[in-house]
Amino acid sequence: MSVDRIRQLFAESLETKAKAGEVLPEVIAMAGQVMVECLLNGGKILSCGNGGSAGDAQHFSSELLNRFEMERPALPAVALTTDSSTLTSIANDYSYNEIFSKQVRALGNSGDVLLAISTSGNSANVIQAIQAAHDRDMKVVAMTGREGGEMVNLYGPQDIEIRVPAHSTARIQEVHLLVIHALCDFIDQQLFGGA
Ligand SMILES: O=C(CO)[C@@H](O)[C@H](O)[C@H](O)[C@H](O)COP(=O)(O)O
Ligand SMILES: [Zn+2]
Repeated sequence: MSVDRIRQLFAESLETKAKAGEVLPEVIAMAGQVMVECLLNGGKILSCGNGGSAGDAQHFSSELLNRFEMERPALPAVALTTDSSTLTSIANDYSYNEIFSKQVRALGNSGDVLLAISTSGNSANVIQAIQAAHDRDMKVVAMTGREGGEMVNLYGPQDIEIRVPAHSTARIQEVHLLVIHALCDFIDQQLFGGA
């Protein structure tokens, strides 16, 4: 890979973040408020996604359970992407499409929030997780990209979609990580008055 190509990747990532920074702050604040209200009411946040988005799901949950940038109590969050025995047995006995939804049905309660991450908006296991979350009277915060995919057809009136204005999975994910940190900062500011 040439140095020029690497410079081009940085330029594209910068451009994507600039475009997202023009259109996403308001919807990120709305999503943050949904999460804050969930946590204030004793709820928890479940997170899921595939591949790089599984990493994002775990990144988010770890920063709630441990901490983001300030000293504060642990906050309840669970990434549904980590328990290989659960994931492999559900995929093996039922379907890969059910690896998240079966966990949502077991762990999710009314008032909890599902953070559903899919750059295409078309991953079947994330779609089924959203449906399971609605069955459990949970709200959904979705992080997507492109045109939002099939997930666009699932959202209820209380759900929030944070859609990155890009088509490259990698560029979308680079903004998703910034969104995750913005959500963590919003939660800390609202619940603990910031640093
Ligand atoms: O991280 C990357 C690409 O940058 C890949 O691992 C990517 O996450 C995988 O192809 C996922 O299966 C894509 O799923 P989704 O984002 O469309 O739901
Ligand atoms: Zn990636």
